[in-house]
Amino acid sequence: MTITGEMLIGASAHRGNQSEFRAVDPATGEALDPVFGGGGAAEVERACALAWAAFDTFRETGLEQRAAFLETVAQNILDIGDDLITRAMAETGLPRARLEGERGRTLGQLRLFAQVVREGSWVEARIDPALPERKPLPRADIRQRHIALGPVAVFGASNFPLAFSVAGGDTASAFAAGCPVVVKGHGAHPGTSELVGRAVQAAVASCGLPEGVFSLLFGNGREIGTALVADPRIKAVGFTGSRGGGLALMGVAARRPEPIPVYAEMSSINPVFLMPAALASRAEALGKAFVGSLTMGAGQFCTNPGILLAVDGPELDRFVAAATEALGGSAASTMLTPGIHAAFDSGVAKLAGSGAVTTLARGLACSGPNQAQAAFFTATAEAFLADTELQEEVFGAASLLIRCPDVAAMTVVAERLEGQLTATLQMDAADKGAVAALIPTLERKAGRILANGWPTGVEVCHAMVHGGPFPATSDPRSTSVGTLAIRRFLRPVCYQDIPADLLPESLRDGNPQGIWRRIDGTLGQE
Ligand SMILES: NC(=O)C1=CN([C@@H]2O[C@H](COP(=O)(O)OP(=O)(O)OC[C@H]3O[C@@H](n4cnc5c(N)ncnc54)[C@H](O)[C@@H]3O)[C@@H](O)[C@H]2O)C=CC1
Ligand SMILES: O=C(O)CCC(=O)C(=O)O
Repeated sequence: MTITGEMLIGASAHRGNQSEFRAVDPATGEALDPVFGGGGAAEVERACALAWAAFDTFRETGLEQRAAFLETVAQNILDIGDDLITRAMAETGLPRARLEGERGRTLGQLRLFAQVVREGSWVEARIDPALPERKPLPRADIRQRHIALGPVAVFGASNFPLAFSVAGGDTASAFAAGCPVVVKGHGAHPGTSELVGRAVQAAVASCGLPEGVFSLLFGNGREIGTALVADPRIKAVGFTGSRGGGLALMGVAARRPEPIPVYAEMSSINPVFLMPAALASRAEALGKAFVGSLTMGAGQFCTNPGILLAVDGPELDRFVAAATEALGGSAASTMLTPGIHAAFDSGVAKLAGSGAVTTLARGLACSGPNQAQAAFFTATAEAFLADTELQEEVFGAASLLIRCPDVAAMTVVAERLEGQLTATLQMDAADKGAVAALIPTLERKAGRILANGWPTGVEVCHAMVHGGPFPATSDPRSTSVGTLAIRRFLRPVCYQDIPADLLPESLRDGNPQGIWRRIDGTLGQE
């Protein structure tokens, strides 16, 4: 498939004339062909008008048709073949195995949402039949279902060019809910975005859907992104990126005459609690495994273990020795963009320059452009509590170990942490009492609590929560990974005494769709 450098607006391809840019191979620093033409207000207007025109039809597509659409998107992406992987490798510096795995996750995500759509419980149909004889007042016939919120603006993430980008989780869950999507493609991987965008565009056409179900725009982030979020026809936003970017878009959404929800996944340092018995029994293994999680993908995961908490002492020294040795031998790796690399270097320099922080280890020296040397630091709990800047996310393979005087101090530090995507417990049976005391704090701080694993690598499933209190996300009530994500793009509508033949299919007597419904409080498939 040829990459043309065009945006995709509904069924057409369109070259923007507001700016020109090319992708950069971060491993070589070379600009890649072709030249992309970025758009502006006119393209936002056209994409949003088409999305709005498609909305009422798309949101009422049958469950089977919408599920088949999601599966067609997945198949079309797979059919691009190796061109997709080689282009993504060139644009991101990520290795083949990682990108092939990510493609599998992306296809699996789309297919899982197809199953969810077919199964239909997301409609959350409720029927409270009329009680005409009730005294002192009769009850009306009251029925409820969820409908799609409206066209959604999705901002592709730089660090997952497939799974969190054009046809990633936000797009899959919005489509599943029945929302048209306008994607603002990330400037770091425009070719990958165009390839995937064309796969989605072809699926829209072959599934007989209105063209405005999908558009892909490129251009100056601030201008086009702001115009998109401000457009009155956009009713929700999905974003993964920096705290600054997420906050800016939240501000735009809140200042609209009609404010809309922004689901932004921003910054998280993902605390790991090394509990005393676990450290005593397996400090060396933990040290090695920690470095594996920290350096995976050059540390460019929002689930990266950026802070460790442990009680100071000889067991912790054993952990530090093992981690220091493993990290000291870790190769420098290419980061996604020169900007992300520069941000990593300046974050590491800031930590290294802090009087309260000691550098424990750095990875092997860099041998090419945009490479990052992993970094491992330590500070005391007292110093950490005195300086809120020490908990700023350094996006990349950098982590700070907090030495606590006792287990109680670990809870005190945990209480001071900002909201997180994850909190990890390395624990043995003898740690259970201390962990039980920590869990209420962790439940308040994080979206996912895990034991004896590492936070990187999120499973796409029904029970997953990839979310958490601010600043991990802008809205702690939802998740961006897993099937619960569909809820973000739905809202309930109640139908009171509406004539039977005007009711939506999901609420009609006899349950023509065969979906799960709650009738007079009882869940069933009646
Ligand atoms: N939490 C996470 O999962 C991730 C965090 N990051 C953080 O973001 C930094 C920069 O990486 P990027 O991926 O480029 O993130 P970014 O937040 O700068 O950009 C993400 C997207 O939002 C748009 N955007 C950014 N600021 C905007 C604004 N003020 N108005 C309208 N649109 C705006 C950009 O054009 C881009 O499409 C990294 O160094 C890292 O700190 C990056 C990737 C993932
Ligand atoms: O760890 C993962 O698999 C997902 C991480 C993530 O969501 C991110 O880095 O944006």
